[in-house]
Amino acid sequence: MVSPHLSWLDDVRPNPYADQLALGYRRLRFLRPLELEYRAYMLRDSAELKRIALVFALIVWLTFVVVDFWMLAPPLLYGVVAIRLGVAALLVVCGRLLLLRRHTQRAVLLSLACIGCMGLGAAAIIAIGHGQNAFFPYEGLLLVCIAAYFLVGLRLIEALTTCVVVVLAYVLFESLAGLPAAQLFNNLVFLFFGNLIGAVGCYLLELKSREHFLVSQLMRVLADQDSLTGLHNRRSFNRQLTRLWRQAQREQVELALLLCDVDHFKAYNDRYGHPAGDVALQQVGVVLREAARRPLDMAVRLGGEEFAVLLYGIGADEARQRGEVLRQALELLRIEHAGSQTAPVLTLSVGVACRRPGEGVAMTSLFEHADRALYEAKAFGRNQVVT
Ligand SMILES: Nc1nc2c(ncn2[C@@H]2O[C@H](COP(=O)(O)OP(=O)(O)OP(=O)(O)O)[C@@H](O)[C@H]2O)c(=O)[nH]1
Repeated sequence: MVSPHLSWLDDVRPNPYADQLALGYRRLRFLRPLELEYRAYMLRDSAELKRIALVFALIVWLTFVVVDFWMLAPPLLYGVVAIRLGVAALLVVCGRLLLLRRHTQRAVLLSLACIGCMGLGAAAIIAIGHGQNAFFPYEGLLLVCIAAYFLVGLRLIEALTTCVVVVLAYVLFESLAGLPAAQLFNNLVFLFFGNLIGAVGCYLLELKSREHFLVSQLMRVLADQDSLTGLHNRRSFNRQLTRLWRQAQREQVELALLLCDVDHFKAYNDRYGHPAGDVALQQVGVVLREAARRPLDMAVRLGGEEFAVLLYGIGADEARQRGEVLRQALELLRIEHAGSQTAPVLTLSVGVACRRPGEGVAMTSLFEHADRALYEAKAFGRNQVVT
């Protein structure tokens, strides 16, 4: 059941983001296509964070050399410093790869490699250190775990798996180095609760991150959508038109615009009521969506009973035919309109314009021409297509 504070989602469903918000995601997993989208979004979103975290981790990691020199003596000290420098070198290599954009897809793998190596390196250093100095701090291991949970933008499952591997490696190294069982147990209790706090914090963070993803994507969709018909709205149309105009100019193809206006719609509202008018507009929306099925086409509700279809890479003749198909499709729905002076059913007037973007052809001319053609379609008696 949807909780009361999420009941507003019913107004915008079906929509994959709203559906998932209503369904919940406490197990930190979305339905399949959305899960992949979230991971791709997180990769982009945390790329900068990962780079900053890596530099920070490198600085902290190298600062601990001071502790090594302070608490250990040769020859063990040399082994410890060698491990520290080896891990630092790996962090530098991963950092270089993370800076290259083409490795963005491998960012999670690179982060896991960095955190894993730091954890294993720290576990080995602590075990070696305890061989010489029983007070050598093991808490550094917890710092690595905290970095895994909070610093590099890993998902809980990734951070948790890494930390479990690191702690198990620590137990193995300390056992091999002969740390007394009581001291190892004592350290493990502290590491366990430290990791528990980290894991719970990471869970809550991921929960919030997922909520933020769903809400922000939903807002983006709603901002571009007409709430009655689900078609693109005018804002989305303006943005897309500018983008497609440039693309058509680059690819040297034509753009066609079909401006559509429902005939005598005021009379329809007056006769059948506003709610019935809304349903009729939704039916017009379905017809228009069918007309704009290719990826670069778009069906728009400009406002009121005014619609538009933008068709990419289509010439004047085909655009006119598509307008005619559209007009007939609405007529064939046979939505009764007894108040119309044009036909006994709801009809559409369509103005068509076609332009090849280029030198001396302004984008506004496409709209102006279609608007003039629509005006003529209305003036010539409605329910027709004019080019
Ligand atoms: N039901 C409903 N009606 C709307 C909506 N938006 C605009 N309208 C109505 O659409 C009607 C448009 O009327 P007009 O602009 O006079 O155009 P028309 O009656 O279709 O006449 P022609 O376009 O000249 O054929 C107005 O009555 C508006 O109230 C809406 O969202 N729902």
